[in-house]
Amino acid sequence: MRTFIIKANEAHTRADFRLNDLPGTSGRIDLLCRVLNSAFLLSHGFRKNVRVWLLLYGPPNPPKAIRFEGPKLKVRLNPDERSTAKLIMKVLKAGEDLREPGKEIEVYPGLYVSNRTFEDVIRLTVKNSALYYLHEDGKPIGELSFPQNVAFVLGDHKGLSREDEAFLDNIAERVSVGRKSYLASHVVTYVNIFLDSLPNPP
Ligand SMILES: C[S@@+](CC[C@H](N)C(=O)[O-])C[C@H]1O[C@@H](n2cnc3c(N)ncnc32)[C@H](O)[C@@H]1O
Repeated sequence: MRTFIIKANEAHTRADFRLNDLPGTSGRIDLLCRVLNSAFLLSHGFRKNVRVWLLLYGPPNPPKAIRFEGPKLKVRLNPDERSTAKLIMKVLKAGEDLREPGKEIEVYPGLYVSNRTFEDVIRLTVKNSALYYLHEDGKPIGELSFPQNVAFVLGDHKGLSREDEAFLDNIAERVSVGRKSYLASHVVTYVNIFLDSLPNPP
C-alpha cells in the first residue's frame, strides 16, 4: 500500500469557495486536486493500492482530515480539478457538524472525513507503514529500499512548518526526488512512477 499525506496549511475547512476560482478562494484546494490526480490516476486506469490523506488547516474550522481509500473507493475521480473540488465540497459539507476528534464519517464508500490532526494521522500511519518525509534535502529516493507499506508526507505550496518538521524528525526519513523544489503533485507523480519501476513495487 502507498499512502500520501499532504498538509494544506490554508485549505478551507468549509465548502465556502468558488469552483470557478479555486486558487483565489479555497486556500489552494486546486493543489490538493492535482495531488489526488497524481496519486490515483493512470491513463485509463486507477491505482487501487493508494491511500491519500488531505489535512486541511485553513479557515474556519481546522483541522479537517479527508481520507481517500483506494481499495474501497467507489466515486470516480476525473482528471479535471473542478470535479474533484466539487467532491471535496460535498465531503466538507458532510463533515460540517462533526465535533468528536476521533469520529470519522464515511461520506461515500472509501471516502471519509474527520477532525483528526496531522499528528493523529501520522501516529495512525506509522503503526503499519514505513514513513518518509519528502524533502529537497533528503536522501535520494534511488538509494532507499522500500517495504510493502510506505507512507510519504509532503507539504503544500508553503511547505511544512518547523513544528511539523520537528514532530516528524525521529519518525520519518527524509527522501528527495531531486535538489530542486518541485510542485507537490509532480513529486507524487515521480514517487509513484519510481515505485512502479521497482522489482517488488509497494
Ligand atoms: C511546492 S513544494 C513546497 C515548497 C516550499 N517553498 C517549501 O519551502 O517547502 C511542496 C512539497 O513538495 C515536496 N517537494 C518539493 N520538492 C521536492 C524534492 N525535490 N524532493 C522531495 N520532495 C519535494 C515537499 O514535501 C514540499 O513541501
